[in-house]
Amino acid sequence: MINVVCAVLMDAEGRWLCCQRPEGKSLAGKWEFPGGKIEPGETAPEALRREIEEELGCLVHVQQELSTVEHHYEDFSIRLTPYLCVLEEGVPVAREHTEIRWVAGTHLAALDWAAADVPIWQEVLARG
Ligand SMILES: Nc1nc2c([nH]c(=O)n2[C@H]2C[C@H](O)[C@@H](COP(=O)(O)OP(=O)(O)OP(=O)(O)O)O2)c(=O)[nH]1
Repeated sequence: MINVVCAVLMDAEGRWLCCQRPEGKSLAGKWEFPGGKIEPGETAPEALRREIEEELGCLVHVQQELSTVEHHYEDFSIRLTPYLCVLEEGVPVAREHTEIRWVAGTHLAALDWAAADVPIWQEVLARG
């Protein structure tokens, strides 16, 4: 089981930041919420701030924890904990993703998501 954290970020227009995984990595081409694995000695929020700075070149405040998802892919299992975040400094740029996109809630379902992320955007939509 790998422990992964991800950021749920909204812009001023109420759209959500969605990121497409690059070729050559697991789940290539799938959409995800940005984040990554928690390293030894890090808290979950510390890991998330670090990953967002590395991947997107900006700083976030990590706010509310949402529901953790456990998902079993064919070749690995993941425990994925999402956090609502707000931008603190800078704007996200795609340093490691194929594409990043701000997506209205009504269009989230149309993306080809990593399976573990589906309950996350569903919870985000249900919260209204
Ligand atoms: N960052 C992130 N990873 C996710 C999400 N959903 C999901 O299934 N994953 C998977 C993809 C990766 O296998 C793993 C996180 O790995 P990572 O993003 O830290 O690192 P990575 O791409 O370098 O990992 P890898 O392909 O080498 O396994 O969790 C998500 O929303 N965000």
